[in-house]
Amino acid sequence: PMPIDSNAIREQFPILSQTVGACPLVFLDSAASTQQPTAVIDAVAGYHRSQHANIHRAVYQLSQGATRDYEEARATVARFINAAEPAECLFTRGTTESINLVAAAWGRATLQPGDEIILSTLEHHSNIVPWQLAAQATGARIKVIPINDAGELDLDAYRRLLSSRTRLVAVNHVSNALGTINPVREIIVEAHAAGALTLIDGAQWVAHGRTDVQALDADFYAFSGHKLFGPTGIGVLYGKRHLLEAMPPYQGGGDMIEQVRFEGSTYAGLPNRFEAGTPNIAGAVGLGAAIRWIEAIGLEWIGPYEQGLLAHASERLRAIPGLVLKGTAARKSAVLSFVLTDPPVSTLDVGTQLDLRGICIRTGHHCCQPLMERLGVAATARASLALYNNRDDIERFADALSEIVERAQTAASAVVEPTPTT
Ligand SMILES: Cc1ncc(COP(=O)(O)O)c(CN[C@@H](CS)C(=O)O)c1O
Repeated sequence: PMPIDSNAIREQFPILSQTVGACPLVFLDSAASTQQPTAVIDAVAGYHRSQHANIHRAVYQLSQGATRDYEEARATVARFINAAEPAECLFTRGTTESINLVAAAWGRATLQPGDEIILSTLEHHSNIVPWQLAAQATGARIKVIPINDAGELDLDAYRRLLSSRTRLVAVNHVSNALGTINPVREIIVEAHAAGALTLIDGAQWVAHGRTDVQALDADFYAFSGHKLFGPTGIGVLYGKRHLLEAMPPYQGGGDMIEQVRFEGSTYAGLPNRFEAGTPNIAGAVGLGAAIRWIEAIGLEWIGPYEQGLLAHASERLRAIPGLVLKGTAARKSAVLSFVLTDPPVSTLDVGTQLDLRGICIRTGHHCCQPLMERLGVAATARASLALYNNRDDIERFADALSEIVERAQTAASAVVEPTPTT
């Protein structure tokens, strides 16, 4: 693999060459969803064009071929995250469904009153609400790891939260709102020492650094295809075989059974037990193509390239008066969350003004309302970078922000103080 040639890469993303009005598109919202390269678009189109049939069910060659495509995608996923075997990689709709599957199938079958689940303040709602639902259904309790003002987990507090009642520790690998990269290996080791299992929400990591679930010794690991340059509607739940085999089915239906009788049914083994109904075959094919595309570039180059862009963007934004960066962890992915405070400009206005210049960022709570509350803000503006961004994107973004601030300062100074009435 070679260092990132972002121009050669950008040419593989047709969507990036469009203009918004007269402005070239500057896409800085990859944490919400990444764009897809032609390799993925063509793989999915090719599947629809000449390979589609339902899988696992027919003897005819077209169906056998589609089944092979689907299972080859699973094997590609297993290799990408270094799972012990493809059957430990379940296809889901995305990170949200992956986490809900564990909360429903493992959580509701295992958790007892008084058991404890440890989450963190950084979590996305999809790694909070499923656990609240499981806790309500079982009498388990949720504990929360606090963060410092930089947006880093307080590991001493985490160690104090661990106890013999801890059944699961569920945290994200990277914060989508702040970019904080969490020490998940250390978190897992300490959870196991306390006798707890671990689920890692890897949605914001898998496209930015190597994932090795066996080296991490994660019990469950979840991610989405559409944050990995793949299609929406396809994601992965990795789980250790012995844990998945001990879990009851998540959904009932075709393919997840061995034998169905009205007197009772028996269920299929892994992975089919957790893949009821016709799956998103094209999505899996697209995810497999996305992983092969990333591997051809070399994940080991992507992180350093993005870190270079992050350093330049951070330097530019820090020079903008009144801009306050939120999330200043020592280890961060290429995410810049900020607010404009002096003069105040709402994040909605920032997003709207940037859109008028063709620049796409996300504004709001980023499905992390507890984190926003902890930070003392209702929302942030967030720019998130990927390997198809370049320095020109950063310059355009920072110049536009400076312009927005200058205009707000002019407007603020133009406000006429009411003359005091005598
Ligand atoms: C850490 C983390 N965990 C779970 C999810 C949910 O992924 P789904 O593919 O929607 O199921 C996301 C998706 N975060 C998007 C949409 S809110 C963002 O703009 O940050 C995430 O970042």
